[in-house]
Amino acid sequence: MYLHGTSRVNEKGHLEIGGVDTVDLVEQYGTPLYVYDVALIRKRAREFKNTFEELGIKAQVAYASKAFSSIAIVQLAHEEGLSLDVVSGGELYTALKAGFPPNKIHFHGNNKSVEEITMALEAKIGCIVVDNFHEIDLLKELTKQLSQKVDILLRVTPGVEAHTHDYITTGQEDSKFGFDLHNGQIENAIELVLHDPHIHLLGIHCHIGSQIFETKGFVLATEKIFRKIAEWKERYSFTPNVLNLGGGFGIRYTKDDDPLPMKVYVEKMVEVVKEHSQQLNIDLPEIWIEPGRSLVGDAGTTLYTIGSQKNVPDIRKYLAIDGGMSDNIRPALYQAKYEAVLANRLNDKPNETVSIAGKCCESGDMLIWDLPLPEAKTGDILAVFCTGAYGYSMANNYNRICRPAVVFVENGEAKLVIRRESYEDLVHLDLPLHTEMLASAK
Ligand SMILES: Cc1ncc(COP(=O)(O)O)c(C=O)c1O
Ligand SMILES: N[C@@H](CCCC[NH3+])C(=O)O
Repeated sequence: MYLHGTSRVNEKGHLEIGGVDTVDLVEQYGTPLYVYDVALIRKRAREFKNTFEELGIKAQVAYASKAFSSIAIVQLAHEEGLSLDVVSGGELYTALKAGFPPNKIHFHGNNKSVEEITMALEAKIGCIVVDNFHEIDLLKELTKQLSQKVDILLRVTPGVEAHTHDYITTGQEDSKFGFDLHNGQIENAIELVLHDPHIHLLGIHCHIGSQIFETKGFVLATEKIFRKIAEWKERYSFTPNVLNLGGGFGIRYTKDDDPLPMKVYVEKMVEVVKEHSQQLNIDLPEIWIEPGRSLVGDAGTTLYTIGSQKNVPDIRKYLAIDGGMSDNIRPALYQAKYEAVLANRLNDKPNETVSIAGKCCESGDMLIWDLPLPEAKTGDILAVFCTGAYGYSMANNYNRICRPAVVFVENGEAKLVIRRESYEDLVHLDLPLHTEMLASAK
């Protein structure tokens, strides 16, 4: 059993996180329940920030809030001195509502709408990461209309294949994101913005993918960008003040994952950027990164209650939980793997292999295949580890299942930060066809 962060087995043989017994959490808040180990998020944030500081590098570490966006996590990111990456009006709204300083917000997205860009400009956010020519047109028009200046980064796709699942690589040439680095697109984009009175080209952005376990891809992408910077220096007298190398640092989900310490990515990035800046004799750009998964992924645990069981003799035993692809779609979408334990019986040794089924009406709603567990009973609590990134944030209401509650735990205290969705919440957007037929269902 791999216990990490503040997780431990307590004297009752229960899983404890942040000094709080998960069995007590289930009693108080029910299941499915997302539990975040706040101390672990702080630790991860500090690892990134301190590494840059120790190396004496001007940097921004922006939490990619797509991994898990809520008012509480945004406030925690602020407490830890992080910047924030948002990717939609909704994430921006959440950040502003949470009181996050607008000047530390970076706005991403490959199809930002007029409303979203206007919202960002009006809030005076720190920087817009411009993805495409349509966005440049919109930005020129809107900044002029509002007589406002804005800092931007231009996002490039460097033609680097990150070794990860196809759906989560973004840096390769055939990608919907960013300006191609090699076919003239990025130069066209630079020419369009460089002398615009309202747009200030702060630098270049690049994100090669997610759940990456090597530094190679980052190094390659950075080298390719610097080859271009050499050209841009001659051609436009432009060199970036900021180089944003994105997120994507891999974490351990199961024993098959062997991630590098986060420090190693940062050190390698700094080394390569320093080396190339010196070669070109240019000022060292500020290095920005935007980790999502590596800040919150392993800090999240989902607690479920085991319900029905089905034995297919000589083939498989299914244990069904009270959630599934509605609260964690990653196994269905990416064949993502997780480890799990019985949170109320941690001292019992696994003596059978079971498969964990969700409750959605889909055969593909399987959370974990072939999991070693002690023989489980209805009512036992299953704790699935490392669900903190892209779990709750991709939760949905398929089959009209209510989204779980989320609690933060730290120093023996639990705080509810997202309440459980209710049936009333589920219908609150619905408008009836026949008002007179409406029942007063509870
Ligand atoms: C542009 C951008 N930045 C940052 C991230 C965060 O990635 P991760 O959660 O893998 O660190 C993503 C997601 O892949 C992204 O698309
Ligand atoms: N949602 C993906 C990562 C996408 C990253 C966003 N660009 C995952 O769960 O792994």
